[in-house]
Amino acid sequence: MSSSSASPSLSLPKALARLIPFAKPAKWWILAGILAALAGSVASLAIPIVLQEVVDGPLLTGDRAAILWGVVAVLALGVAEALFIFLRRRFVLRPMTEVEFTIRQTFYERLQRLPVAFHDRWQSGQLLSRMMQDIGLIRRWLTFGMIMLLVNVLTMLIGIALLFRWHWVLGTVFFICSLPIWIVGYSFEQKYGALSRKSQDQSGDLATAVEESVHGIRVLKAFGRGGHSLAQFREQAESLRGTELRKAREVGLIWFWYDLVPFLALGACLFTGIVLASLGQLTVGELFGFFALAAAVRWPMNSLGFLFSFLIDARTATDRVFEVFDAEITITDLEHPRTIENPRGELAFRGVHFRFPDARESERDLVDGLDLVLRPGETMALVGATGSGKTTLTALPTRLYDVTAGAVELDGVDVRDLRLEELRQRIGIAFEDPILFSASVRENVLLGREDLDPQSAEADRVLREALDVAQAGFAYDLPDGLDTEVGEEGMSLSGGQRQRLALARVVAAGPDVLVLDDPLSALDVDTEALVEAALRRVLASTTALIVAHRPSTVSMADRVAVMQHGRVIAVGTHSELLRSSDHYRHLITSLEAGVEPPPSTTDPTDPTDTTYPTDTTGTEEVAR
Ligand SMILES: Nc1ncnc2c1ncn2[C@@H]1O[C@H](COP(=O)(O)OP(=O)(O)OP(=O)(O)O)[C@@H](O)[C@H]1O
Repeated sequence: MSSSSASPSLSLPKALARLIPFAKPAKWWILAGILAALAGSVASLAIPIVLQEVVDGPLLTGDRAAILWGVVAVLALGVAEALFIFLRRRFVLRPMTEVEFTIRQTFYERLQRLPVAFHDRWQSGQLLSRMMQDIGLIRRWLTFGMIMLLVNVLTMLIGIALLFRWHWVLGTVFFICSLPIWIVGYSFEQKYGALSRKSQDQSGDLATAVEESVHGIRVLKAFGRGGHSLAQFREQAESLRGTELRKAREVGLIWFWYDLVPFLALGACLFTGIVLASLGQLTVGELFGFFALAAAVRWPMNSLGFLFSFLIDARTATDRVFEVFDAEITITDLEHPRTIENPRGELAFRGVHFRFPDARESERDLVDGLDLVLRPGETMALVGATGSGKTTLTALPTRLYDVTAGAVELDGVDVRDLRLEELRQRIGIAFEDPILFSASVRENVLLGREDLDPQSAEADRVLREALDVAQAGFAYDLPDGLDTEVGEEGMSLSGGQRQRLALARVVAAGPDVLVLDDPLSALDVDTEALVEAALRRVLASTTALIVAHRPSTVSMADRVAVMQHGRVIAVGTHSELLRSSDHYRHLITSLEAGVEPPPSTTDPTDPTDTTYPTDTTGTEEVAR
């Protein structure tokens, strides 16, 4: 999802109130921070009162000792203010980093639990910027912005109360003159809110652009498109700069107001004070105290502009983070899941339909009523034209996506009725594009074996066996052997080496059912033959569904399923299908010629297409 993601239409307090559960464990520290900040403000506001008392009292009477005490009191209040500011920071800083840590952890956990369909829609840069930038901003808001806004508003109110104490006219004039602050603040929220959202979204888009170009740096270089990529980046960065400038202009304007209004309010009070003093309604000490008070409340009033913009940025960041928290986790465990008592390894697709959420209404389902049964221990190759939905089908048994109708069953149990943990232990999957993590070979290969201590002898045995099956002996010769870091941050491996480690990973997981999406595509013919020979040992005792793009992969299978138009149109042994299915012959000829079979344009309902089964269940293996 890009910058167009809508923000929930909650009021500002409600939007920010969603942070309360996260901030709750730190509530006493927050309270201590607020009290310390408030105490600091009170200390600074007490100075004008002391000054007023000194001017109206000892200064008039010439009581030197009392004047000295007054000076000491002012100094002590100044020191107390500094101390309270220090304590405020001390109280909240550490607990708030814990709050930030919890929000970030919850965010990461959420990303893990959200279905693949969510990740298909969301750009990684958008998630990254929310995870890092927005959560950091929320922490800064909770640590500083929220407390200072609260305390500075309170300081202003106490200041107004003090003015009323000295003279009600002073208080009233100050109150009326400061009203524009709140009016301007309200209209600022409306305008600045949209800009804040835009800039935070744009910086997410920019992060995506950087991530993509770094990821695809080889392609960009190979095609000499570095300049083009730079121009695109520049355009996006320029657009973000434009938004930031408009934001800065808005902030500049509100700062101007928040500089001007207190100045005018205090000026009006000063004028009123002088008039009142000349009328004898205000003592010189009170006028003097008022000057000092003006200096004390000036910063809290000026800071409101900055704090308001901070408040709105924090709200935007909260909205952006909660858009991920609010996203529905559609693939979950049942409250009372079932379990497979006697695993046999039978995998069945029964009337399975699947369509991607963004598919057009007019489009037929990508998997369109597919029936297929893999008997326990059987190896089934899946062939079909490019784009026919083979990879998508392999994602359904492990519930990376859920079927939109029908069911996938493992040993007669709907996979949706099993606990995800059990399901993913029973069915292992290796993807065509092998992903390795920034970790050692050992950790990568044993990823699915949470039950094993990676340093144990059993783990070592499983690891070595899996590497043997996947013909990944090269791993022993890496600089640190099986402890060599691979993946993005580690040693660069060839496509074939990565693919063999990914294959070793699924073999090491030891599932009852293996789903392999063209697992040998990056291997040379000799290595492929070796892997196949070793893989046969594993396949002898495991049910396997293997997407095949090469005749040699097909040859490993007991039977072959032919997929077309979202259905299995024929199932049988290779030789049986060669005899009975025109479409299979066509596919195999293309595979033997080393070309991807083109997407079939045959209408599935066309009676002249001889490959379409007469039995619409599709499970009737036409040439069993
Ligand atoms: N995440 C997705 N969102 C929307 N459409 C998708 C998504 N993934 C794949 N598709 C579409 O689904 C169709 C089938 O894709 P799939 O990868 O399953 O085909 P395939 O048979 O494995 O192809 P190939 O043999 O080329 O690997 C394609 O048209 C593809 O564009």
